[in-house]
Amino acid sequence: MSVDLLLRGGMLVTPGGPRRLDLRVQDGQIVEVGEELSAGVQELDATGLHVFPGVVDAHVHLNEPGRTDWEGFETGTRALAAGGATTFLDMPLNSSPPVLTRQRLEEKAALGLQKSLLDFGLWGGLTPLNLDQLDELAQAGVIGLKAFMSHSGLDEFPAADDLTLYQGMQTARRHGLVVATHAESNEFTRRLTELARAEGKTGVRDYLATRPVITELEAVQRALLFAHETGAALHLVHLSSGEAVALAFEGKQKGIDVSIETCPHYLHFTDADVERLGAALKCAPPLRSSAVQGDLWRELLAGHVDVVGSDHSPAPPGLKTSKDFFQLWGGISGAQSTLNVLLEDGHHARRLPLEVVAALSALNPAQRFGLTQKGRLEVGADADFALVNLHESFPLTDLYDRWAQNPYRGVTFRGRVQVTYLRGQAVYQHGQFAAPGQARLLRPAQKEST
Ligand SMILES: NC(=O)NC(NC(N)=O)C(=O)[O-]
Ligand SMILES: [Zn+2]
Ligand SMILES: [Zn+2]
Repeated sequence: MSVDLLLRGGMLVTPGGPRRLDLRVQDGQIVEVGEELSAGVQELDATGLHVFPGVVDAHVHLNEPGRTDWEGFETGTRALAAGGATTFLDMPLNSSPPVLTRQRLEEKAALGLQKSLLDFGLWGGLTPLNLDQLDELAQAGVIGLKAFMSHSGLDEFPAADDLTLYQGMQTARRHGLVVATHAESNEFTRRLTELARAEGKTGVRDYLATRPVITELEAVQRALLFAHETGAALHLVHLSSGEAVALAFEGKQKGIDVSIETCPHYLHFTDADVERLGAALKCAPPLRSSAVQGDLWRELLAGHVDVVGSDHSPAPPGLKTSKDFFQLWGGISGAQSTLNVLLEDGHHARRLPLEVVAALSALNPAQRFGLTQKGRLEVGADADFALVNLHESFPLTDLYDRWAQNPYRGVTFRGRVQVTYLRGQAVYQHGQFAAPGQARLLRPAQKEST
């Protein structure tokens, strides 16, 4: 138990902007925020540093149990903590069997409580296989329900056809749960892939051409329609194009309950980087041209994006090695670098205000998923924060995720995370980690069901 820790002299990143404020922590919670607070039993000098709310990463794949060799709670949460994260929401795949029932949820939760360094929530799957399990999953405390609108890559987690998605949204709505969609059209991606394979195509550009922006737009439009009709809350994960964000934002303005996520890789890398780096940057939806990336940045800077989640999804080298780009497993290792990308490419390069960095990485996801204790540096909230030296420039070389392959390796960023605190305890400090065993399982705060 932490007793009375005083964080002194830091620049707190508050919703109104950075302010020089001290912060007092008792028993893991923030109990006082103000100027020149009286001494604490322990003091932590944050002079010259920025204090960000701990990152709440709404989109990670830690794959435990079943594919822990791809990525697991131990290494995955080290990477997250080193990047300033204190909370994450884990996807129902690629753990195996995937989280489609209460039992699978409970098994994964038990493993996480044992091995995770950080607090976490668990997504449950929404597939044609488990429509009859959704009520139980909701009661068991899933953070939301996740559906794929195209093939997930795993037959054990089939894509949601239209009726499945529609009915899943009706159930989610009854429980006040958010439905997240991987929005790419199954029709488009499957047919374009079949055609490319029939012609013997194997290259990077060939793969990129099988998932053009229209495939994302079509699926986003359909997901918005279903959310509109059912009244369900929709979370569009990993939107890769400015056009898709604009379409979703239009829906939001019409009253659809939708939140919009993009990922650091769409903001930092382009299709040219996929040609340069290969397997490390294969993902779906794929990386886009610099023109499309420019549109995405414009949408983000206009305030149309709610959440930046890492979609951290590594795989072992054997699955990431092939001359045929189509054969490679998709997924990018990015658990550690969300804040780095938002600070370098957003704040330093494009004047994205620091409070917007904090909103995209912490406050907005916490609010969207009912994590009332998370995402803000205010009295009553959990004392989850990262101390960042905003102007320190460094090549990202000390990476803590499962595999060496990481597209951010060696990239120079400004804004180094020095320490990360979870509920008043240091979980990461200058390359050192606390022992796991303190993590909590988070459930969404109950909303009114109507
Ligand atoms: N099975 C996965 O890990 N999928 C993920 N992979 C990507 N994005 O390439 C995802 O979020 O769709
Ligand atoms: Zn996805
Ligand atoms: Zn994902």
